Amino acid sequence: MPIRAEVRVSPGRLRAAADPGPVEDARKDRPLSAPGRKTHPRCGARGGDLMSTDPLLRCSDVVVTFKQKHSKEPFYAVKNASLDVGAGQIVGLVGESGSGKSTLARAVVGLQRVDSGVIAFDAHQLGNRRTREDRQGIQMVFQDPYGSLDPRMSIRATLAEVIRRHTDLRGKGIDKRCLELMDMVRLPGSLLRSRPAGMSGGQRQRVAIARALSINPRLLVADEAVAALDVSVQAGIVNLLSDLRDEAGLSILFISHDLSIIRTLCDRVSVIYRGEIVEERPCADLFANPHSDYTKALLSAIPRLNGPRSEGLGQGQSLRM
Ligand SMILES: Nc1ncnc2c1ncn2[C@@H]1O[C@H](COP(=O)(O)OP(=O)(O)OP(=O)(O)O)[C@@H](O)[C@H]1O
Repeated sequence: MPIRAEVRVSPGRLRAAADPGPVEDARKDRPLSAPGRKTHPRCGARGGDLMSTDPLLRCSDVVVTFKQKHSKEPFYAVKNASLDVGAGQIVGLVGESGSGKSTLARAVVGLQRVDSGVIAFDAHQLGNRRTREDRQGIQMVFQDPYGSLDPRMSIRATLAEVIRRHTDLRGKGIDKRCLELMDMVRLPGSLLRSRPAGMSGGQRQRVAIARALSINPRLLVADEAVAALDVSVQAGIVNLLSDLRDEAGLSILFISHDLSIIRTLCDRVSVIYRGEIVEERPCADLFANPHSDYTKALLSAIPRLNGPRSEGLGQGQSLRM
């Protein structure tokens, strides 16, 4: 019998997860390392196995700087950031706007040069210049499903282009793979003939996920992948990501400044502030008992469902809720 994600997120649940008041694990009904959990065919990982000691992704003391126009000093966008993602884990990276989330995410997938530190995938250190094999293991999904798909290409052509470039599949093999991918992201095969303009935002994001999955990555980096979608559509994508972890053993680094989604979806969470990881804990622990002052401020900025809105973070600091 196929093992399905047991947490079904409704839009209401996403909103409810935003309320830090009665602290409980929003994911408590999900068996993180149940013995019967499906084992991933390629990596052998069990979905969400928190006992894994050898992380799939390890970032150690990663530093990324940018030149500044008006200063000789570099700007440290990411400062000695360390973060692990275990096989089959979903790890959240949360922080306010400008805290360095996307820069670290881009460094992980090789789109951003790293000044120093180590990024290792499957115990293999990745350099600033990535091989094709390196790139295949980690794929990224971006915030904007409108901008990330070519409007001139049909969905089949979009998927086929990547499949052809990265695999030996041709002709009917590509057709079959396209249908498999549409099935994985819960879209009807008939949409393969459509172009992005004829699709909803949620459908487009599912296509972007299908494209990322088309070369069998083991780690998906989702950078604000649901931020542009409305709440009901967000819930569908959150459920899909959860299912992909459970069914395909996919590991996910989920970047967001939406704490309600992080709380609903993630096993662990890293909090980043001004380029530094200030706290890294199992998700339920962090929400129940935040350690760093910044995390406390972040959590207190969450609007409560039945109470007055907290004063939250200072001016210029924002969280999307
Ligand atoms: N190419 C660049 N050149 C110069 N500065 C940059 C560059 N990319 C990012 N930065 C700066 O690095 C800091 C971190 O940016 P980053 O996009 O990683 O933040 P973020 O946490 O992802 O923010 P948001 O949630 O708004 O996307 C910001 O101050 C940003 O202005």
